Amino acid sequence: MSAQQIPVVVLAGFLGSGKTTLLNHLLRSARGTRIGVMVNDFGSIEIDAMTVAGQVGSTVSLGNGCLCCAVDAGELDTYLETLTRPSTRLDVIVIEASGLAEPQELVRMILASDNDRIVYGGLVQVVDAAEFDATRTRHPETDRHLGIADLVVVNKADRVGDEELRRVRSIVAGLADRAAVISASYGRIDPELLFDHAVRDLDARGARQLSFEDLYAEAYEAEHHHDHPHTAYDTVSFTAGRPLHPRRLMDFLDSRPEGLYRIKGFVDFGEADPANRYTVHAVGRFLRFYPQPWPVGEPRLTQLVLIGSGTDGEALHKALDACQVAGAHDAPEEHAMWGVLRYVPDPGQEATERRREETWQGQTWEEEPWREEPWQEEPWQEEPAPGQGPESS
Ligand SMILES: Nc1nc2c(ncn2[C@@H]2O[C@H](COP(=O)(O)OP(=O)(O)OP(=O)(O)O)[C@@H](O)[C@H]2O)c(=O)[nH]1
Repeated sequence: MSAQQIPVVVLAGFLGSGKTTLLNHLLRSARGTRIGVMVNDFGSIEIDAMTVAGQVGSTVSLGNGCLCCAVDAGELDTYLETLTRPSTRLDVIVIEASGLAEPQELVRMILASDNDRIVYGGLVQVVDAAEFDATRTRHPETDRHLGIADLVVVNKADRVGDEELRRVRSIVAGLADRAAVISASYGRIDPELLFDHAVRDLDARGARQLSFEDLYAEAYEAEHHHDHPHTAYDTVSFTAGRPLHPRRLMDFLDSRPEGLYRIKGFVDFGEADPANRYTVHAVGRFLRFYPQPWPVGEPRLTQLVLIGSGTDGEALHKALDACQVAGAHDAPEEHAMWGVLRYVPDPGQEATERRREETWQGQTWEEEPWREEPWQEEPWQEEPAPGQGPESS
């Protein structure tokens, strides 16, 4: 690889496995490495692009839909062209694939790129340790994706016990062929694993990048686009200019249909908490809200993307519409936020888990002035309702 070539790493993994979290970790701990990012969202509101920390201006969002379908190789080259201009001085480019993308399509497109300033840097597959069995059952293609990975991150280690983590890791190691398998919480992996020596070290140990034979063998699949996992999914994008009523939104979330697998976005609760914008993440039964002060100048909107299978988009829209506050007469009652606050993670607990993970990985940790966790400086945070944990059921 020539000194000028920029490795392009593909970051893939099923919906909600923690790709954006890992990407944010990489960006925050880059320490001098200049990382270019492409985010490929699924849903017309580009939530992932909006949640990638501090990258406005250097993020190229690929817009609606799955990259492998929505963007052909020519278009990918255009984006790569932008990111590889000498003025950007990037050391590495990471493409976060939509949770529903076929990773080998992306890899193929990178390998076929005309851009001689880039070199394929490997496929990182993120796995949700807590949802591993359920994901494999619903999506048998998971096994195939693991088989072509260069590095597998078994994420959300904090959500499973040691024994379960060992079990998942051992299954993953069996499926992942020669890839390195590591576990992590909140995607906190050593960035060295992905950039520079790490990619080369993995190669030396035999970790695999797709060969042209692999690509040829997969050509058949490429012609059968209907096999892509996202074809079985419906995406609903919802935007509301009026605030959402916290109690009605919680009723909606508590009774969300089985097939509604993923919800992500931002919620405006208006007068119920005028200071904060709530990032919401639901993955299966898992639900979290992360309040943060509204960015200056940001329009007060609720923007959600809902991804599910067999869900009724119109009904979801209607149900969310009904969550909007109708006017002054409909103002949320005094304790209306309690239901939401049950799902705001306990800052102490999450911070401890993250630190434990970093110690375990032998990493040192320094507080950085720009590192603002969502829960900092929140005067509104009251005691959680008695006996209520943050886990949804
Ligand atoms: N407990 C726990 N939660 C995590 C961890 N990593 C990520 N999460 C949470 O899982 C949810 C989904 O994380 P994301 O990083 O948005 O997942 P993603 O793979 O980018 O999701 P999609 O964009 O839908 O494919 C968020 O609420 C994260 O805070 C982890 O290691 N442990």
